[in-house]
Amino acid sequence: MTTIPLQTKSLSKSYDKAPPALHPLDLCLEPGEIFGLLGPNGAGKTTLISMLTGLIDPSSGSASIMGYDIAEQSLLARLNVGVVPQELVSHGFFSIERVLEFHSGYFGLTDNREHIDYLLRKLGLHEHRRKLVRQLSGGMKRRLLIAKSLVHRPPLLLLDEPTAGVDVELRNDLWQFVRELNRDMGTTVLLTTHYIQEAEELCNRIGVLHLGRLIALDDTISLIHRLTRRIVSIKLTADTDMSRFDPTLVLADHCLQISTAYGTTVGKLIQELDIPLASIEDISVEEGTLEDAFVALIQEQSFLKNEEEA
Ligand SMILES: Nc1ncnc2c1ncn2[C@@H]1O[C@H](COP(=O)(O)OP(=O)(O)OP(=O)(O)O)[C@@H](O)[C@H]1O
Repeated sequence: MTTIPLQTKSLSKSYDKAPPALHPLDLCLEPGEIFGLLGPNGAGKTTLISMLTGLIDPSSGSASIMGYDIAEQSLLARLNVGVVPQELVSHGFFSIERVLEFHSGYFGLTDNREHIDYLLRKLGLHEHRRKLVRQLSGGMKRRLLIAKSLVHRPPLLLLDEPTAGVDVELRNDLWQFVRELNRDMGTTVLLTTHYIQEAEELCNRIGVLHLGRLIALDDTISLIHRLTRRIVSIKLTADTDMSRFDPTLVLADHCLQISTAYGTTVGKLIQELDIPLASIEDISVEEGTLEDAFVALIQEQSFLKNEEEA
């Protein structure tokens, strides 16, 4: 039987009299997946991660990590998860190497040299390993946070906006490393990010939180196909009589632009519009993105809220 890396059952969090930061959430990660948790500022992403890692207590519900209940078997749960928090590290007066040795000791790993070296090399920190943390740039501190989260080889990795404020090169490096971990070690990953294009490239499944509620949960591609449309642009020869087309499809310069569902092929469209092949100069197809789907979802929520209030 495979162990579920992460499962929450009606997990919620409320602060005082404010609306819940997280409404009861049921979520189950599949072994070996890279799951993206998206949501606007204040949606509840960090609240969820903070509960899973024992930083804050849930108001209700339960959660398990690799089958271990986060409240009743908290030590075992923590041994199985690595977490990269949003904020940067302190430990200013220690070297990178020492921080990783201390952190290994925290998990009872007294001889973790080989794995620490592996992480230092993979994250481009090896040549800097004797530098004090306070001498590091923001980007290097981010790398150190990731190395710290992985000293104990956790099967589940939680990344809370690991690339916030990080330059493009480091962002690419970090995602490349996450892909490798996932592929080579089978590490299951849950990440939050505001870089939606990166989530589209990296994640096989997406959950969207909005005002503490999970408003979408689907395979990345299904979400895009459900919430966006393809735009097909057809450039026709100058002698084509454009008056026979629906005027809403006609753009200037003998161009047609058609918004279609994903099931409709370009061939079928050309047939339906009865366009002779000889009249076609060029065709381009623009697929929807996860960002388009995300914007559509949030707009849908605002519309529903306005309807409710009206
Ligand atoms: N200690 C706290 N006391 C009261 N409210 C809090 C506290 N921490 C978070 N909140 C509230 O909980 C809600 C969810 O916040 P959270 O930090 O989880 O959002 P987020 O999705 O991680 O946002 P961001 O993308 O900005 O990091 C927000 O309304 C926030 O103001």
